[in-house]
Amino acid sequence: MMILILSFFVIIALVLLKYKKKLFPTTTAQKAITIKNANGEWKWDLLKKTSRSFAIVIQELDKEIREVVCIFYLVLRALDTVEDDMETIQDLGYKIDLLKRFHTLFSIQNDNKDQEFVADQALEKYLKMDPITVKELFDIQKCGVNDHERELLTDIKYLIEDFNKLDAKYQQVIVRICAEMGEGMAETVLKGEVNILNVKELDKYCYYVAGLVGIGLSELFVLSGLQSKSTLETMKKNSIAMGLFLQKTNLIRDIYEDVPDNRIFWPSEIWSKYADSPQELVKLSQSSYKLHKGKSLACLNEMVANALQHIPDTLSYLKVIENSTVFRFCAIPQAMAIATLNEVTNNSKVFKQNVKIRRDFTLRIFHSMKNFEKCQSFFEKYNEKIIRKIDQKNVIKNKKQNEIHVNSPNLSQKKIF
Ligand SMILES: CC(C)=CCC/C(C)=C/CC/C(C)=C/COP(=O)(O)OP(=O)(O)O
Repeated sequence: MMILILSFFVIIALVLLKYKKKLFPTTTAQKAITIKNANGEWKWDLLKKTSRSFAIVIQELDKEIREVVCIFYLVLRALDTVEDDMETIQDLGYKIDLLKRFHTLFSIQNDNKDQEFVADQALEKYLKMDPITVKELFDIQKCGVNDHERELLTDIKYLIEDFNKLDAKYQQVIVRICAEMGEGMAETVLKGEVNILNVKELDKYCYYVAGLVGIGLSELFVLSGLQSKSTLETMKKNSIAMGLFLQKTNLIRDIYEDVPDNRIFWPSEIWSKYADSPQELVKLSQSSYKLHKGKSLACLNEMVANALQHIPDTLSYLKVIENSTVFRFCAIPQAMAIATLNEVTNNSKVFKQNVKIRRDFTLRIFHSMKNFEKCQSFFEKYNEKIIRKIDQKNVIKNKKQNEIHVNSPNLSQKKIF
């Protein structure tokens, strides 16, 4: 009799386990989650909302890697939002901790755990040191990030869910790069206000926030089988230049908003040749005195020349890409960067507004980046244009009225074209 009763309970338990989801349907809140992220649509929506430069090229990628790269982009974008937020997270110690532990939101899955449950747990663990939740944290109106970036953080649960569905080989790369980047960002935050001293420090910062992205992407391309394994080491080496070129272009272009925010990415090693402070540099750029304006322009041109140094390695990277969708994904942002550099060179507007390339020009770039040869001749053309502009202005007077020679980038050292 006892055995019969026991068997009855065991059978009931097994049936309950099997039909758990049907018998106990999801709560309204859980249903809302499922609807909002039906078929993983949320990430594509967020990608379009948060990225001007990468949304199209990611969607155009081969289907083997499209989702992976989209999730990789959003994970790093979310981390970047934690770093960028100047007002909500004012406690430096808390911010450093959040940056360093951000990768723990994404853990490598080797089993079939309930995705929602895992996402919930990860979030709880991530926030354990403070009672306020990410939602409360980023719902505060006066937050230093825009609405879409805030949405990315408040709804990060969907990203965790989608990340959990990825193949473990991809998850490992994403988590490792995210962890390294978080450490690097924490190091910058640790120093308080961003204040880059020299070019070496600038390169180090750019390595953390962009060079690492290139390394991770190269690994993903190889893991997906779209790129041969034999090229991995060269790809990884040159991918750092790819990231640095993009990042430096952005930092040059964004001087108008970074200086008022006290985020000084232009190294003092460079600006101190032309002004006593970055703020003075901005003032000089608005001056009607040719000599004063000239100093700010010479400084800007020196920053551009510094970025151009990465072109040889960038082209070496692009040359060995084997898949056409990967090629376009990599080449289009680089082509947009050199076109932006051409726009900003010797242009004093950079110090007061966002200098962008025109929409029709962006479209032309999208259509023309079909293969390496086309990309190479585009780079050749714009590299020459920029050098010509810099060369015309390469002798200026510094603040002590001595002559300063702004060196044109010595591109002949390495044969690029
Ligand atoms: C190998 C390889 C492909 C290397 C490149 C690595 C890479 C994509 C680095 C990201 C650098 C960067 C400046 C991103 C933000 O650009 P943004 O502000 O212009 O973009 P957004 O419009 O998405 O904000």
